[in-house]
Amino acid sequence: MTDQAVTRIQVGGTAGSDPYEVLVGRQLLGELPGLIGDKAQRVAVIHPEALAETGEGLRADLADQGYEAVAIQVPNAEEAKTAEVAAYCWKALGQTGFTRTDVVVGVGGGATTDLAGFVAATWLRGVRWIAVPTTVLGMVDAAVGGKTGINTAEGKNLVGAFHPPAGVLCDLAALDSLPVNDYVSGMAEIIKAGFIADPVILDLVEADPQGARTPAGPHTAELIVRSIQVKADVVSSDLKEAGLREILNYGHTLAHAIEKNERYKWRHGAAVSVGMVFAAELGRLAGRLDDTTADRHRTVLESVGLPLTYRGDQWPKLLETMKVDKKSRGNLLRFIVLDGLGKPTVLEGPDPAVLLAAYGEVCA
Ligand SMILES: NC(=O)c1ccc[n+]([C@@H]2O[C@H](COP(=O)([O-])OP(=O)(O)OC[C@H]3O[C@@H](n4cnc5c(N)ncnc54)[C@H](O)[C@@H]3O)[C@@H](O)[C@H]2O)c1
Ligand SMILES: O=C(O)C(=O)C[C@@H](O)[C@H](O)[C@H](O)COP(=O)(O)O
Ligand SMILES: [Zn+2]
Repeated sequence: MTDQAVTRIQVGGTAGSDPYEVLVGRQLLGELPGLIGDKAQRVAVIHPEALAETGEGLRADLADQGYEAVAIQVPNAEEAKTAEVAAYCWKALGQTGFTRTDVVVGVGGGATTDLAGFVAATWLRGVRWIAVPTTVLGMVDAAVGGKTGINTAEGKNLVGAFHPPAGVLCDLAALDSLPVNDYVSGMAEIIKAGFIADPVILDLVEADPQGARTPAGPHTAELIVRSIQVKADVVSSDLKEAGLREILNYGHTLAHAIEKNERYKWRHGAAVSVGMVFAAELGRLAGRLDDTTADRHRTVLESVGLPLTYRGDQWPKLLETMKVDKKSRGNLLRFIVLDGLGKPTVLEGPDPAVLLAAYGEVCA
């Protein structure tokens, strides 16, 4: 992709949701006023501490263009996904006199866009919002598809709303300042997209695992665009997770339990990496997944530096947390597993002994 090239991926437009575009390229902020539209008078730019300059710069640009623009700074990472921080944002919107025609812009990683989208979903029962993801994970997953939310003491993303953005601007230049561990965390969701739907992604990562750890890698733009396309295809046909969308949760049942257990100090992608190895083992033990594909999880995830194991003594606590996973139905635990490469399916109510055996395969 040249600096001028912009890839546009359409999302939604079916199943009753408004269509929107995800743009991938460079210097995309000129697109923002068009997305904000001419009905808005006020714009709130929600950004994390790490992007204080970016957030303030954006606010100043929007003010120059005639909007009453406010910047709302929130904590970095998961510390922003709390009821207290959401309430702080609501207060700022209230004090700005934010109305139903005004617009929220979320600039940052997945934690920031999850929060910003949630604030937009709940303010006056829903105002327009635009996502400007600045991490790999935000671009390929969090900013696309309209799942917004915050955590509670009981678990990850337990409060939220489906509220799709009006547009998503993925400026690849933002990735240059991203710490390597946050960059690699996003690779877990890219690899997830490879296993559930687009194996070319896995081939590209395997062809140059070191390159896959950096924005300067030879396949960066293609990996990002392919992963967004996977997500766009799924959420366009099942926005509210009535069925198909559950495949995007591959590896997440255990991952969210690990994140909670670690008080959200583990990166989401690191937990998803362990969660996918667990899901692969579950698929193998359930007689669904072939050895080659199951083993490939470990090799490809490890090749980019993602973890494969977790603490062996934590199973009872993790199992308890997994019971409130959003895929659970009553007392029935449900997992996404693979029937083969690119063939995700649901495994309902696995035998507890099989679950424990699968966990045994990811114990440190
Ligand atoms: N809504 C969804 O569909 C969805 C999908 C996947 C993940 N998520 C959520 O996304 C979150 C993880 O997102 P993430 O991996 O982007 O992490 P993050 O948002 O926590 O960002 C990681 C860190 O990088 C900082 N940062 C962001 N952009 C930067 C940049 N360009 N340069 C320097 N620092 C930067 C952040 O302030 C933070 O400290 C989790 O809460 C996860 O649950 C949501
Ligand atoms: O978009 C989805 O659907 C996903 O499941 C994508 C996941 O990568 C993401 O982490 C999502 O936030 C998890 O959602 P949850 O419903 O399990 O909280
Ligand atoms: Zn995820």
